[in-house]
Amino acid sequence: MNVGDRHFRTIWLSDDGRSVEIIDQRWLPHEFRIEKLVTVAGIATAIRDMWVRGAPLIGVTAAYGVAMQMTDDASDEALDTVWEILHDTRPTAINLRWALDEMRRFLRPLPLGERAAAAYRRANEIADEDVGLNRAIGENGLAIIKDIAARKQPGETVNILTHCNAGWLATVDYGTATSPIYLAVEAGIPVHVYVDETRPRNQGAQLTAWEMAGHGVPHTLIVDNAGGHLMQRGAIDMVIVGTDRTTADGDVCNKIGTYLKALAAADNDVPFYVALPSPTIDWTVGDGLAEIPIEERSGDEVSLVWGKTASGKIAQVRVSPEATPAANPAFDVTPARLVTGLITERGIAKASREGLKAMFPERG
Ligand SMILES: CSC[C@@H](O)[C@@H](O)C(=O)COP(=O)(O)O
Repeated sequence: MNVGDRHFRTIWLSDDGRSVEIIDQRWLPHEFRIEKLVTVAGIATAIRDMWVRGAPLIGVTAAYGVAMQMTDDASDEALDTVWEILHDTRPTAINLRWALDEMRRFLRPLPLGERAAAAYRRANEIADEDVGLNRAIGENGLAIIKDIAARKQPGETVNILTHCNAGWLATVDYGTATSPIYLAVEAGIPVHVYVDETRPRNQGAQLTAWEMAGHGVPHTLIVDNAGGHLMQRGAIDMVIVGTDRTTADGDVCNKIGTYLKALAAADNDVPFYVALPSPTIDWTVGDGLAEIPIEERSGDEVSLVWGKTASGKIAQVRVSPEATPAANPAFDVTPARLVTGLITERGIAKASREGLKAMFPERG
């Protein structure tokens, strides 16, 4: 998507053909910084410390990490080691394991001397494929927005609530949950987005709001607890969120707080949609609550908040007593029964084993 009048993806291969450049998301919305990652250790740090984040982007970044490793040592042992190092960075988003498995599957049969070049080719392809998947999700989700708009008075706004950042910053381009929104704006449908701030790391306030502002999408930032209130008053027409892992039974794991939004949506008959590319489906898991590992991040992310001071410095402030411990589960699981539909690249699937199997028969 554009930043100013220049098009950016969130990650791209450097001119040296070996390192990668990323938009360093730690500084947004205050500063737009690009960082060069030149080692596997650097890639691991960027994923773990969330310079890049969002399930699809984590996967693509890891794919480039495997490629980097292949230029140093293309042996089977090195391939297994880099798989482990990168897999250990974040536990919940399945796209990470998907991309690492895909790179290993692709590289294993190749002679050692061909692996580095082939790995960069495949990593580039995975990045390009992500853009195509997200564009298709956008088109399928656009049909839902059009449908809601058609049931309103001409010119009346479609109000959409979203949680966390499932925007272009969480992918290579377009985003998942935001892709239908961008296409709706392009199609001239009046939309307005309620952006959950998404404590503790504020991906909504810092990233989704920045995206919306950058693309002229009418939006309003709300605290995480406001969604239920707005739904009770009929102010929300639909919820669209992303996901870090959706099970074969249709349970949806996403940023902490998503489950509460789904409960409020169900209680108020607000359709609750989840946008996801197929690499986000974990076909090996059925019961999300029992089987998905939930990342526990540092309590400091709850106690200390980043922002910009009046003097323009980016700084952290403490919001709780020094002595108060904080817990920080980063994701939760929304049971399939609360999900209206899964917006995939192939169409809208029912959030159920049957629904997903019908959409992806080859996985059945
Ligand atoms: C298209 S991204 C979908 C999810 O990855 C997104 O909603 C999310 O939960 C991101 O979590 P994060 O911890 O910021 O990586």
